[in-house]
Amino acid sequence: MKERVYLGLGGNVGPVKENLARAIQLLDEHPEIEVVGRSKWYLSSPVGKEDQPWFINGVIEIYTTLKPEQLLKVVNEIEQKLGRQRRERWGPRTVDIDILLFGDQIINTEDLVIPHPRLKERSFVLVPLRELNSRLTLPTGEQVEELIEKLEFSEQQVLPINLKHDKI
Ligand SMILES: Nc1ncnc2c1ncn2[C@@H]1O[C@H](COP(=O)(O)OP(=O)(O)OP(=O)(O)O)[C@@H](O)[C@H]1O
Ligand SMILES: Nc1nc2c(c(=O)[nH]1)N=C(CO)CN2
Repeated sequence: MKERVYLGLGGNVGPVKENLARAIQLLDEHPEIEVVGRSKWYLSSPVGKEDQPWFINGVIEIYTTLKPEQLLKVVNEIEQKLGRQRRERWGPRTVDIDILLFGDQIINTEDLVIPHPRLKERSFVLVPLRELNSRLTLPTGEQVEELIEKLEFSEQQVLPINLKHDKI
């Protein structure tokens, strides 16, 4: 069965935009993955561990016939290929790819939690998700729009990158 999946992409080390673009290309080249939508890139203030550079984040929408665990393996392989080393939790990274939503599935295994466990508190994920689908509802019934409103007073900054003036 073909499922609609949202993936969160981010990075703050090295040539980030080139690496993120390459990650999308590698995903799209996979025979069981079709990239059908992508958000703008956003500059976002670091969450979790604040003494590190700002991130570039975005979300893509794919169709896939892979099972969730198979997709996780593909995603991890692409991260490795693009030079991600083991590093501290929430610290700097070359390319991070998170499985945010996998159709309407709710998964809670040791290796995989979907919806992504920190999705609801991360503006850098919710804002590009809303850009792709402003009426998006999580399998738990919460609307992305409402979740963004709840974060209104958080310190997180998420700024769309203007491609015309963009020197990043
Ligand atoms: N929905 C998910 N998407 C991606 N990885 C997940 C997911 N749920 C659980 N994981 C597990 O998380 C592990 C890696 O986490 P990772 O090192 O990317 O965490 P992190 O990027 O430091 O933090 P965060 O998960 O908050 O972005 C993966 O090997 C995978 O088994
Ligand atoms: N703004 C922002 N902050 C983060 C990010 C990220 O992608 N963007 N990823 C992290 C890894 O878990 C930790 N903090």
